[in-house]
Amino acid sequence: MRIGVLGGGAWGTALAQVAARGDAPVTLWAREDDVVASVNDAHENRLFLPGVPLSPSIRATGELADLDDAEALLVVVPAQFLRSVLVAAPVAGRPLVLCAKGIEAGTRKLVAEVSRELHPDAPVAVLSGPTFAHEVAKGLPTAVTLACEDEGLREALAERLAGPAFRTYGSSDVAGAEIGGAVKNVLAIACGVVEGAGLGLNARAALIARGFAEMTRFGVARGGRPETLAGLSGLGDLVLTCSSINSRNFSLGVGLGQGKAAVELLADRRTVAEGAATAPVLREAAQAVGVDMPVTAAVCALLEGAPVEQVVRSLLARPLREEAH
Ligand SMILES: NC(=O)C1=CN([C@@H]2O[C@H](COP(=O)(O)OP(=O)(O)OC[C@H]3O[C@@H](n4cnc5c(N)ncnc54)[C@H](O)[C@@H]3O)[C@@H](O)[C@H]2O)C=CC1
Ligand SMILES: O=C(CO)COP(=O)(O)O
Repeated sequence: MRIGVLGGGAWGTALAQVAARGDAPVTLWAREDDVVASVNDAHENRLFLPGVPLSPSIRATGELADLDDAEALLVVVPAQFLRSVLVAAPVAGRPLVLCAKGIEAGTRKLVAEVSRELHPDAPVAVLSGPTFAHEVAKGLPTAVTLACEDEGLREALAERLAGPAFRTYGSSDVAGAEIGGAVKNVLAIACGVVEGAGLGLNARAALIARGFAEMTRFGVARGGRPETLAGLSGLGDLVLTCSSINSRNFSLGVGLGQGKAAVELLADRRTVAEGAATAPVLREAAQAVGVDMPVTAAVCALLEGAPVEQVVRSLLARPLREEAH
């Protein structure tokens, strides 16, 4: 199956590398001319994934039309730009493997919902899990959830993308797989705040567990299955990003925890911290389905400029409740 990749950031580049195993030809569409030149000339993405040698069978392009011969497209543009890129891309009923982790502002749509709206004839899959791009691109062991309702396509994609150090676990739960990835980015910001403000490891463990509870409540309300949320794309990714400064979302949280302003931290940032855009949309989406998400609300307050001490105090002062709720 010939693979095309939409999006030449760190993750799109790492996935192009996965798909190019055995020198399989892969076309990588990137928005930046510098990325196209550096991938084609130096076999490296110096802008977004510096220092990792890439397979020469990856050909980068700035022309969406060059993806026309792909049999499946990996869609790896950040969630807030997904719509504009998918409108312009030559999809023509080809399977779309959605790899961004976020919820669209304004519409509150999950990435698969945006994709189905724009291209109702293109089958949808979601690839998600604990996957720092630089580790995947270097061939370090990684496992992901590959969710697709069509069993035949799911197996074909899982086989095509799997490799000796890249395990793909199939699932039919598309909504569950994408919700885990979108929500964990917001929770990773919260864990970064705990680190930046020096609140300790007990607080971080509590946030991971209570954050997972709210991820599950929201995920189930939006049609996901609890076992998917407890798997690689939910809990697995939550644990990864809540425990490493390599996470852009976690590192944004560290800055907030140190008392820096979100606008300052987000200005001049070339790389994406999806959780900052997702947090307010997630708060609205949770309200719309009547789900309580206190950690998400706290992250929104911090992004809006509320002082850390005040946000932590109000989080801890909420009425006591049963853990199972
Ligand atoms: N980097 C990672 O380790 C992983 C990232 N992801 C997800 O993959 C998605 C892409 O992230 P990365 O590749 O890390 O991005 P990145 O931070 O490496 O690069 C930024 C990307 O945003 C694109 N971009 C910026 N402005 C744009 C615009 N106006 N229109 C279209 N594209 C624009 C850039 O072209 C570039 O591809 C995100 O949803 C992220 O959550 C998922 C798993 C791992
Ligand atoms: O999604 C990721 C790892 O699975 C990457 O996390 P960050 O976007 O926070 O760096």
